[in-house]
Amino acid sequence: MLRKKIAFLGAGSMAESLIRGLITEGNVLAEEMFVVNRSNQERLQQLVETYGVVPFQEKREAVRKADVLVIAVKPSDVVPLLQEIAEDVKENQVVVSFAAGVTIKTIEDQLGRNISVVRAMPNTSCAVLQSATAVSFSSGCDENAKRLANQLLSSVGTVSVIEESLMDAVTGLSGSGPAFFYYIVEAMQEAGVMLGLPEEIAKTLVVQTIYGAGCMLMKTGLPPAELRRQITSPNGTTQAGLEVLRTGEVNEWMKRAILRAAERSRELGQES
Ligand SMILES: NC(=O)C1=CN([C@@H]2O[C@H](COP(=O)(O)OP(=O)(O)OC[C@H]3O[C@@H](n4cnc5c(N)ncnc54)[C@H](O)[C@@H]3O)[C@@H](O)[C@H]2O)C=CC1
Ligand SMILES: O=C(O)[C@@H]1CCC=N1
Repeated sequence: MLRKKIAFLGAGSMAESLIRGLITEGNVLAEEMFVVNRSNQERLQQLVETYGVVPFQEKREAVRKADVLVIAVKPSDVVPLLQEIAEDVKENQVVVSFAAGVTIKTIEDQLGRNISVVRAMPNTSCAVLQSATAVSFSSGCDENAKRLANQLLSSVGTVSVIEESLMDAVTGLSGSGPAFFYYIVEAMQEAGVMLGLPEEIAKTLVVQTIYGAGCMLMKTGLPPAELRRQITSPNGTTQAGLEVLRTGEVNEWMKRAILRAAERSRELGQES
């Protein structure tokens, strides 16, 4: 049990994913998680009823009472938010920002003191303790702050420490990544229905297939190309399907999607 108070500044999808994961894992008490949103009281109430977290109308009060501040607002809302709370942030607190593109320097410039800042890029799989998270630390980040951020985030998935210059790449790859898989899953389910399968059966088959493929990658440690080869009988069904994917340059387009997402992360940082 961490016994640290965490203020979630911004109570959207990413905050909820982490809250759900932390509650499931049981290493942070619901009553030590504070939630703050801009205006939507219904949203706060929903989080209170679902998870038992504590709503705050006055965000500066939540900030003053917390050990860890999780910045979970949209990138363009980060600077205005920090301007509102800067006076209340203390040097013994840890600021963990999830905001895509927003640099440690931007955050430090707003806080104006030697605060421990952790820039993190998780994904929504936090909710099921399976996030692939990357973190970078500010130069002034002390060892306790690093340990605390690591304990918090590693309880909901893996944590890789990276140079901040790679954070936009991570954002495109594993921050946005689940959405790219979901997009493929949607297409596969639609194909199942087109082939006459009942929707529910198509869903079960596709979800178990992607889950099984993920487990194979994890548990065998084999490269994806080798796992693919094991399925591809000469002149069989898989080969026929893969030829269509190659003709459509799906490999190339997936790379382009990730490169564009990474570029967008950089743009969001410049716009913030
Ligand atoms: N959704 C995702 O999969 C991931 C999101 N992120 C990052 O996490 C951050 C949050 O993303 P989402 O949860 O998807 O956004 P969201 O739009 O679902 O939630 C943001 C929330 O912040 C609130 N907010 C805005 N300004 C505020 C303020 N001044 N004070 C208090 N609350 C305020 C809004 O009312 C909204 O509920 C973004 O910066 C995003 O780049 C990072 C990794 C993954
Ligand atoms: O789409 C976005 O901007 C955020 C960042 C990573 C995932 N979602």
